[in-house]
Amino acid sequence: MSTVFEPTLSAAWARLDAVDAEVYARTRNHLGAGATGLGPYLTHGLLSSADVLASVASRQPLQVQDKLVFELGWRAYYRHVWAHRGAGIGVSLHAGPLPDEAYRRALPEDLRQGRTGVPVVDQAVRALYETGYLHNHARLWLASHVVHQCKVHWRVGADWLYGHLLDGDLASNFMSWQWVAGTGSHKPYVFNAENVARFAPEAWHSPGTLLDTDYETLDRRARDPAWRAPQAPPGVAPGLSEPPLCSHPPEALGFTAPQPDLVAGREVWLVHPWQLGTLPADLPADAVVVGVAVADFHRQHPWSERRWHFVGQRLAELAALRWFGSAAELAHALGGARRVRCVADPHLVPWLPEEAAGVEWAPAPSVFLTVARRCDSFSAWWKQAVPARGSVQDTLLQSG
Ligand SMILES: Cc1cc2nc3c(=O)[nH]c(=O)nc-3n(C[C@H](O)[C@H](O)[C@H](O)COP(=O)(O)OP(=O)(O)OC[C@H]3O[C@@H](n4cnc5c(N)ncnc54)[C@H](O)[C@@H]3O)c2cc1C
Repeated sequence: MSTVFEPTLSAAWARLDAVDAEVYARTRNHLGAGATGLGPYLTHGLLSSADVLASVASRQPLQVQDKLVFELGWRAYYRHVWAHRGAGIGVSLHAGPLPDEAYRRALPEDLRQGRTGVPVVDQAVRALYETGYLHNHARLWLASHVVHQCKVHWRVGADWLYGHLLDGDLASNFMSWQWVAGTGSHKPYVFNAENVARFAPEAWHSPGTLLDTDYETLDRRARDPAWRAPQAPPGVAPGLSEPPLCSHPPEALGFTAPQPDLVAGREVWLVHPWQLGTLPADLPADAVVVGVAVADFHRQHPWSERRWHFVGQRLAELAALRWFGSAAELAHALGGARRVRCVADPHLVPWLPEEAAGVEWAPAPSVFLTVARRCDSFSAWWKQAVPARGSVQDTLLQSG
């Protein structure tokens, strides 16, 4: 799978055309094999889950219990939890193996620079910085190492990973870290060198390191507040330079401050970083399309330049006007428009509430049924979100 992600619809669809659900189910856990690489396109709305399922189902039989459907279900489930818990997903859902205070609030420098001497960790950090993409298994290993071996709080790791990923999604990211940490699951997720050797290429193998041990030892370490992976001393191995995380878009992307005059009395269609698909077919000819990014959000959740470029390039294709401003500035500018419409996304909605900005939110497309009551387990949610067993065409794509 290529780890170069072009921010175009044609690149998104080319990747989707290559997905084989049967191969995916067999090889998904292996690095360099079955993963689809659709993450950046799904996160930024160039593709929807419905696009993925409809495309795959048009080429091969696809059942609701197939692995690919299930994984898209996890994405939707985490968003369900976010919808119910709001900012609560950013703090530990329940106690983990150790109290929150037992964990450090900064990543060790050797890890940040990919020079721990543990190949699986250093390779993961390198891949993250060089591509903005990590395979799910690599994310699990890296997160587990950060939390249980380095004793760094999961939220610190989550914020760092989120910033560097092209597909950083607050729900999937925070909830996955909590699952690894044991604050959103019943036990800490640990892994050993043997597991890496099974699923990763040779350069990642880590024999003779602190991971070359049995699961009982790893679990004991995760529960021991005194255990910390020894840090590599500075200067021993050359380190990677971490790409900077930016709370505002690079100048070259052409964002300006919000300009109320340009939308006063007009109908506006907002596009934003999480909805970079096509514009609605029924958009009135005189509607103004405005791309927006909210400064308040990015102060809390900065992005790598790579991600800004991924988003900014596609946004420029969709909208001649692109605004970067505080939620208050955006609300003020949009307040003078005749009508403002937009597709909803939980990364954006809290910053531009309807009463302040007058935005009419259209629901984002979903193939899973909306589950009104909060489910604290994926299986409870799945039972309600998936209407029936059978082929995807007869169930999810009918009812979505
Ligand atoms: C610590 C950690 C952090 C993560 N952070 C994010 C994140 O910020 N954004 C994000 O989208 N996913 C995140 N994931 C979930 C998962 O790793 C990625 O969705 C997946 O690796 C993206 O690559 P892909 O498209 O090649 O995946 P594929 O395996 O090809 O899966 C196809 C799609 O299914 C969905 N999916 C697959 N696995 C999961 C999963 N475990 N949880 C939720 N959705 C899934 C994604 O939308 C993905 O694009 C994280 C997982 C871990 C362990």
